[in-house]
Amino acid sequence: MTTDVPTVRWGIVATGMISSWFVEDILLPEWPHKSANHIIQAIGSSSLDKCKKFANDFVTPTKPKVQPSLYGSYQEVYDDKDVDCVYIGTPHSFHKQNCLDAIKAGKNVLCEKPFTMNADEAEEVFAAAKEKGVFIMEAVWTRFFPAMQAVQKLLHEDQKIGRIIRMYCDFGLDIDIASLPDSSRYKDPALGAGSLLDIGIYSLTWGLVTLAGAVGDKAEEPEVSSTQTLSHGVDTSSSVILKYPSTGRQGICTSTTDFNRGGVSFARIEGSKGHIVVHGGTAASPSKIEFFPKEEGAKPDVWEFEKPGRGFYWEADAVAHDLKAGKVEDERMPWKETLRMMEIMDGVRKRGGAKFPVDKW
Ligand SMILES: NC(=O)C1=CN([C@@H]2O[C@H](COP(=O)(O)OP(=O)(O)OC[C@H]3O[C@@H](n4cnc5c(N)ncnc54)[C@H](OP(=O)(O)O)[C@@H]3O)[C@@H](O)[C@H]2O)C=CC1
Ligand SMILES: O=C1OC[C@@H](O)[C@H](O)[C@H]1O
Repeated sequence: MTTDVPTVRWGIVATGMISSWFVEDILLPEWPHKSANHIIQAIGSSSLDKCKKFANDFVTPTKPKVQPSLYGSYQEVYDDKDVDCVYIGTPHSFHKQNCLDAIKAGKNVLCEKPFTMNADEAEEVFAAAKEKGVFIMEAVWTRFFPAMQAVQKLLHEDQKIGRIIRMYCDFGLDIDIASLPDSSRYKDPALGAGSLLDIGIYSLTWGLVTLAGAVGDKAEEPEVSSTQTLSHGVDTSSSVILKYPSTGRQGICTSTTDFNRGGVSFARIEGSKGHIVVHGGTAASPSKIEFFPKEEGAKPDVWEFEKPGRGFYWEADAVAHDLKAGKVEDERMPWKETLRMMEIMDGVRKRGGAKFPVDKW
């Protein structure tokens, strides 16, 4: 890598699971197509002790040139003049306020998915970012995987499967919610618990990118129908049907916290000339693509994609390039795409569905 690549000095907000995954990844020395440098400049937590432990566990072992500033609050991260971009890794229901606070301090922001609890909150955050002129993006890391880019190219540029007809995608996790403390973000509706916002968002992401062929303002709005299964006010399964009026393309995007098929194919996209199957540990992290031509006996084309760690560095690299270019939104994950997703999920949650007997957990 040449020396004129961009460098981002990150301020990490919250020290939970996702923050550790993000930090571990962006501190790796190398990854395929690495195009930026990343420094953990500051870490903020509800507790200074948690913050120190996080730094000891995930930053110190990498022997960084810069030692991060450690704070027992999030506000100190927002106020740190050496931080270029704040990464927000709190539960969903805090995203709106965390984003607004970071923006108020003039900070660029990468905020975990789902961006907010609903589209109204997302609008509020984007309006604040627009007024302040700062960059902000929902951290839908899957959109930045080389395998995702390859699927988009095969479908929409190379037209490998011909006329796109339909797709399905599933994300299943087997979570024993009953055994979790009431304060868990998988259990507490106030923290945004539910399969749709947590993992259904990935299935829907595949639906949008494979069926629409464009993102943001350039993408057509799908018609949406859906149902959910709820227990204790938390959706444990969600099924969403997308239909694109101008082409008749259809997608079925499902998610559940009740069943996990394991690391198998999670998506199939069918067309007039064949179909594509996408594989990965989950629908969040695609690692292999197969193209099956329609002709009987024809051999499939197979593409495999390497990644050290988990794959969070590609979204981080994209942010680095956006900041260097002075952009306020990313072209692969523009604000309109987040709003479209939030509006679709608002509709699904409003429609709801069947209730489990309350004694399910
Ligand atoms: N992109 C991806 O693959 C993934 C994304 N996510 C997203 O990241 C977000 C956080 O998820 P995850 O890391 O699993 O969550 P965790 O519960 O592991 O961590 C959340 C952290 O947020 C802070 N926090 C502040 N207030 C609260 C509160 N009332 N209850 C709990 N935590 C609080 C805490 O950090 P502290 O005490 O240090 O302030 C806590 O450690 C979610 O929005 C989720 O959707 C999650 C997993 C994977
Ligand atoms: O985004 C996510 O991907 C991985 C899952 O384990 C997690 O629940 C979810 O938040």
